[in-house]
Amino acid sequence: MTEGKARIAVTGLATMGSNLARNLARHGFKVAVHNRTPAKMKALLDEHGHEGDFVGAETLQELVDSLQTPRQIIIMVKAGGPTDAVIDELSGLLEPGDMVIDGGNAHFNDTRRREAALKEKGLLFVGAGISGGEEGALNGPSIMPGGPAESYKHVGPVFEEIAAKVDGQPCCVHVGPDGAGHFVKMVHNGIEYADMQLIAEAYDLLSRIGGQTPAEISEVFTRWNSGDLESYLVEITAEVLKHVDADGTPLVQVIEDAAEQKGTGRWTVQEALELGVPVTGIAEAVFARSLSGHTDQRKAVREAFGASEVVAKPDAELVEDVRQALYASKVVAYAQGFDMMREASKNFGWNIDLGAMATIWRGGCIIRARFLNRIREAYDANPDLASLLVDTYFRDAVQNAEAAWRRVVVRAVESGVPTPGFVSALAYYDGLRSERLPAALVQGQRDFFGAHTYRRIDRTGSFHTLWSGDRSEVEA
Ligand SMILES: NC(=O)C1=CN([C@@H]2O[C@H](COP(=O)(O)OP(=O)(O)OC[C@H]3O[C@@H](n4cnc5c(N)ncnc54)[C@H](OP(=O)(O)O)[C@@H]3O)[C@@H](O)[C@H]2O)C=CC1
Ligand SMILES: O=C(CO)[C@H](O)[C@H](O)COP(=O)(O)O
Repeated sequence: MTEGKARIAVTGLATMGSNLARNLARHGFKVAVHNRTPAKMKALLDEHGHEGDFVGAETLQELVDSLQTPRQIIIMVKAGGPTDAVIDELSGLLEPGDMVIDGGNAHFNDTRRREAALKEKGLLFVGAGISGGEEGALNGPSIMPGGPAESYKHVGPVFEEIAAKVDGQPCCVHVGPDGAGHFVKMVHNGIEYADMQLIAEAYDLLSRIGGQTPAEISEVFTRWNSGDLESYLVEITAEVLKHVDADGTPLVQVIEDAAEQKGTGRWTVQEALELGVPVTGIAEAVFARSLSGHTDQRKAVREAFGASEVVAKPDAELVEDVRQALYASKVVAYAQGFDMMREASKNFGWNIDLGAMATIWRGGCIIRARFLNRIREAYDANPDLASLLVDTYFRDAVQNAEAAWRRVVVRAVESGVPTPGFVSALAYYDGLRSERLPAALVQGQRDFFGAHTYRRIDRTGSFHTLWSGDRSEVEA
C-alpha cells in the first residue's frame, strides 16, 4: 500500500460510486471510500481491494481525516435530499479550500444553490455529470464537470485520467460555471430518453408490421450498428432482443411494458419549457413512458375500443425505411438537445462549447454514437449553427431519409402502431420548414378572446381588432 494519505475520496458506494472508486484506484490514485451503510464499503474492499490502493472509512469524519489537503471528495449518492444530507455533514468537517464534487444526477438548480452555500464557507463545489452506467464508471465514463474554472484545474486532470478516451481525447471537459455540468448531463439524459423511445418504436414496427421475431430484429439492429446508426444504445438493443428466458421465450416478451423513470427526462422537458425550446422528441419520450405506466387506464380504453389489430404485412422495403426513419428522427432529437444547451448557455452566461459537448459524448456515455463525430464537426465549423438540421451533412442525410420517414409514419398511423417519437420528429421538421404556420390563426384567436394583440407581416407594431365592436383595427 502507498504510504500517506489518499488523493481523493468517494462517498456513496452503490453501482456508480463503487465502480468509480475502482476506476480511480486502477489508475493509480489512492482512494478513500465510504458508504452510509459500511457493509458496502467492506464488500468493496473484500472483493476489489487488490485492484489498487483503497482506504476504507466507516464515518465521514474518518473519510475526511484520511485525505491529503486540500481535500477532494466525490459524492455518488441518490440525488436530492440524500445529497444535501451528505453535503451538510461534510461541510461541518471540511476546511476552507477543500472541494466537494457531486457526481450524481443532481438538478442544476440544486447545484447552483449548493455551490453558493459552500462558497460562503470557503469550500469549492463542482457539480459533475457522469454518464456511462455501471460499465462506464468502471472502464471510463463521460464526465461533464461544471463549477469555477479554478476548481477544474485541480480535479480536471484526475477526471481526464479516468474518463473514456476516443481518438486519444478524454471524454471530459470543463463545461462551464456553476450548474452547467449538471445541466448538460440532464440534456444528455433527455436525449437518451428520446433515442431509446425511437429505437423502441423501430422495434415495435418491425415486430408488429414487419412480423419479425425479437431474434430477427436483434440481427437487424446488429447490422444497423455497423453503419450510420452505430451507437451504444443500438448495440445493447440487439443484446436485449436476443436474450431468452430459461424456457426459450424472448425476455422482451415477458418484461412488463411499463417504463419507469427517475426524473432527468422530465427535468429536461420542464427546463425546455422554461427556456422556450421545443424539445418535442424528448417530451414525447417522457410522455410515452408515462402512458405506458398507466396500466389501468390502458386496460379500460383497450376494453372500450378493442386493441388495435395490426396485420403484419412484411415487405422488402420496411426494414430499410425504418432504418432511415430512425436516423432522421435521431438527428431531430439531438438537434433539439443541442438547441437547448445553446439557449441555456446564453440564458445563464455559461459559454458552453457545443462542439466540445459532442466530443465528450463520443465515448463513455449512454448516448455515445458514431454520428457525434459529425455533430462535433458541424458545431466546430459553425458554433452559431441555427439548427443541426441545416449543417450540410445532416441536411443531406435528412433529405435522403425523408421519403422513407414519411412512408414509415403513414404505415404506423394506418396500422394503429403508436410511434409518437417518429411522428413528432417529422412534425418538428415539417414545422420548421413551413413557409407559413397556422400560428397566425392562433394569434387571431388570442386577440379575439383576450385582446392579446398580434403583429402583421406588412407593418411594424402591435395591432388589435375590435372584435366585439365594428371590427376595425387599432394600433395597440
Ligand atoms: N445507476 C446509473 O446508471 C447512474 C446513476 N447516476 C447517479 O449517480 C448517483 C448514484 O447512483 P447509483 O450508484 O445508481 O446509486 P443510487 O442512486 O441507487 O443511490 C444509492 C446510494 O446512495 C446512498 N444514500 C441514499 N440515501 C442516503 C442518505 N440519506 N445519506 C447518505 N447516503 C445515502 C446509499 O447508501 P446506502 O448503501 O447506505 O443505502 C447508496 O450508496 C445517483 O445520483 C444517480 O442518479 C448517474 C449516472 C448513471
Ligand atoms: O444517468 C443515467 C445514464 O446516463 C441513468 O442511467 C439514468 O438516470 C437512467 O434514467 P431513468 O431511470 O430515468 O431511465
